[in-house]
Formats: sequence, structure tokens, C-alpha cells
Amino acid sequence: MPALVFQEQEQRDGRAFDEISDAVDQVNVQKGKLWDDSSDFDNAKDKAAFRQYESACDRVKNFYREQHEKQTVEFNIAARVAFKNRKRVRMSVWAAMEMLNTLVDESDPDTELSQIEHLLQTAEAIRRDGKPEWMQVTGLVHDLGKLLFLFGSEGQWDVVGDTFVVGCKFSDKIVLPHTFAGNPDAQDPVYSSEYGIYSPHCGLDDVMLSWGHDEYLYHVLKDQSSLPEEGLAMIRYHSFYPWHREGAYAHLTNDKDRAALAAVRAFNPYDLYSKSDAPVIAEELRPYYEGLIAKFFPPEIDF
Ligand SMILES: O[C@H]1[C@H](O)[C@@H](O)[C@H](O)[C@@H](O)[C@H]1O
Ligand SMILES: [Fe+2]
Ligand SMILES: [Fe+2]
Repeated sequence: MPALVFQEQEQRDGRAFDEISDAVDQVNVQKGKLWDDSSDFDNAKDKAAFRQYESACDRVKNFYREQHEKQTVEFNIAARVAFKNRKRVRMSVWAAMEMLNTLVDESDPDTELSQIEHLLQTAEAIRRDGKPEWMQVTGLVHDLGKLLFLFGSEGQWDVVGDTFVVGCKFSDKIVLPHTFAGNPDAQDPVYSSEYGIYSPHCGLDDVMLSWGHDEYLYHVLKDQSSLPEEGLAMIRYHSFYPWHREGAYAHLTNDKDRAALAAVRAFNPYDLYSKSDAPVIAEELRPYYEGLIAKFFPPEIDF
């Protein structure tokens, strides 16, 4: 596509994103709102202190370099095949939360807390704001996909961190975008083109996001929970910051993705800004959350 046409396309897509935001509000109103999308964090002063990647420590920068170099189309296809053929591990949601506790997420510049604390802080922030039980429990489980790390991942680079689209040009809205220079797909004539292997507005269902904890947990829970579609969207796209925060990829999304965007944006402040909340005591909160878990999940899940 010539540069000028590109620019026009981008302007249209930028507008499209604003229109989507307005439409999202409308959808919420029409639905009688499963939740209200304001949050206690709306007025938080120090939001700008989060997600500072350019000034992050080497641990975080090295993580993203490795992830951005290794998440190729070829790898992503192989990861999905491996996922289908894997041996599954059966356990309760709470046991999964405890099992995950050994992981310290190398991609995260904002917390060094254990995963169980992050899950409980997220859920507690949602609860404090009076949001529905399904959303609280979504907060409680949203990062359980990081169990992948203990189930035969290649490292942390195929488990944690933000997600992005593979199979088309790497967006410059992804954090530390220069690190894609070492990804072989950046040199591939098809994979490095604006649309790559996709067609305009094909919809996120038909787009391959970099493999990690979001996609994994979505597939695990979609048939093993009674979470509403909005909860499943929160899980599936919560790391897709280039889309839900930066407005990238509007040329690939369609009408169906609007509701998902509304859900993910409503969820995001709880996931991100609760990282600086006061510490929680897991055992004290356990009875309340075991009660919620029992409402939305079977006693054991095949992970
Ligand atoms: O470092 C974080 C962390 O790995 C989160 O679980 C993920 O959802 C975020 O997108 C990422 O930036
Ligand atoms: Fe996450
Ligand atoms: Fe999280």
C-alpha cells in the first residue's frame, strides 16, 4: 500500500477507535449494564507511574527483547498444536492459585508480589467497588494461565507479558517496539505487511495473538466455568495493551470486538492499579473466595 493510502487508513482507524469507544458506552447502557464501568481508580493520581518500560530494570527489558524475538508465526502455530495435545493437570482453583505462587513475573515492572497476592488484590479492588460476583471471581483467576510456566513452556517469554498480533506488521504501539528487529518475521514480506495473513476487519477471533497466559486460560475456562462472555473476554485480552489501551489494530477488529473492548477496559484498572494496594492475607480471604469459586467453577478443573 502506498504511504499516503496508509496514512489515510490509519486516520480512519484512529477515528474508528473513538467511535468504538462511544459505541461501547452505548452497548453498556442498552444492556442495562452487567457492571458499571467507572472505577475507584479513576481519580488515582499516580497512574503515570505504572508501565514505564523505557526506564524499567534490565530484568524487564531483557524479558521483552527475548519475547519479541521469539514470538514468530511458526512458534505460535506449534504452541497451539502442543496445547491441544498436552497432558492435562486436574486441580481446584484454589490449589492452582497456590501452585502458581512460586512464579515471579519477569515482565512486570510494577510488582514483585507473589501471584496469589496479585490475584487477591485484583479481586478485592473489584469487590470494594461493588462490582458483580462474576467480575470479582474473574479478577481472582485472570492470571492463572501463568501455570503454563510450570506445564512445559519454553521460558517466561511464552507465558507472561503484554500480547500483540503475529502474522502481520508488529505494531509500534507495543512496548519496546525496537526489539522486534531480531524477530525473523519482521523480515518476512507477508508477515511484515500491514495486513499480513489477515483481511480487513476480520475480527479478533480470526487473529493470532502472541501465545501466553491469556489465550491458554481462556481456552481452559470457556468450557469449564459459568463466567459470562464479558468475563471470558477480560481473561482473553487483558494483556493486549496495544489494542485495549493504545488503540492499535483497529484495521483488524470488527463489531463483535466492541463488547469485548468495553469489558477489558472496565477490568484493566483493577488489574493494573491494585498492584500498589495494601497487602492482603490470603487465608483470611479464602472462605469468601472459596464461596465464589464454588458458584462459577466445578470442584476441579482440567488445566
Ligand atoms: O507484566 C504483565 C504481567 O505479565 C501481566 O500478567 C500481563 O497481563 C500484563 O499484560 C503484563 O504486562
Ligand atoms: Fe496477566
Ligand atoms: Fe494480572
